[in-house]
Amino acid sequence: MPAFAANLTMMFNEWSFLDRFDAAAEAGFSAVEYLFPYDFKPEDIQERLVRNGLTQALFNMPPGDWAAGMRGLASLPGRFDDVADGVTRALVYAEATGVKNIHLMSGLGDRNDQQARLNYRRAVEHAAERLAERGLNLLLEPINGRNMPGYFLNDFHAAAQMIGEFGLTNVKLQFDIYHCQIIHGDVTTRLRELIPISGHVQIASVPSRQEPDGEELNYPFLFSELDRLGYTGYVGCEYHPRGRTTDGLGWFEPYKRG
Ligand SMILES: O=C(O)C(=O)[C@H](O)CO
Ligand SMILES: [Mg+2]
Repeated sequence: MPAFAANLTMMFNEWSFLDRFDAAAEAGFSAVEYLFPYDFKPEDIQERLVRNGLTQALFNMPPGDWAAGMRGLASLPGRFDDVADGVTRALVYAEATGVKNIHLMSGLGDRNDQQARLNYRRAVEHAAERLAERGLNLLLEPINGRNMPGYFLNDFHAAAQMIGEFGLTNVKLQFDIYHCQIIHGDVTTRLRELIPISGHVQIASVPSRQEPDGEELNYPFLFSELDRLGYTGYVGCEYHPRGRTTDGLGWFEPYKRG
């Protein structure tokens, strides 16, 4: 049975950010993830994790100016020093939270542009080396172009090929099933191919990106498939609740912490 992490950027928005940790634990989650911790003090996040016996499953490196439309810096020209600073900042939060997986967003750009590919490779290699010193994984996530137009890493095959070329044991795929269904479809076959190189899985219904309890994908089947494939990482619930978060947790009943 998969272990689920509540995504506190999207779920439990009825509470302030720090109170979402308490609400997620109360709802039966044993782990949490979110996009960015950087507006909060590391020790305050640590206190919420400890108080609630929660595992921190994942967060992202600083993405640049999100409000201005930046979606990561790794493939961008002239931003290597900012990527390196972001790694330093993320590691402070890794120390406080005990997280084992950190996602490096690629940024917007053309994956066929040679210079962008070189920038990306340099950023990934730098981040991966520094995370490896602490026993952490660096995750790379393909994101669909409808939600994030112009995103550099917008294809699962390309991501898998790059991960193979980088040849770094702590660089892994972040397999967001929602994005995979939108980009490629044939999710089960892709899970069978790519779970061996995946460090984290995320879920949402398609197309609404709401609770994983209907629409295009049969999640109970996919959860069993993850078990059959021997996946032991977390499954991040990266969805927008239709209404109140707790009202939409019927799908989670069989999986919640007792
Ligand atoms: O959008 C997603 O699916 C993510 O997981 C990223 O972390 C941020 O956009
Ligand atoms: Mg995702």
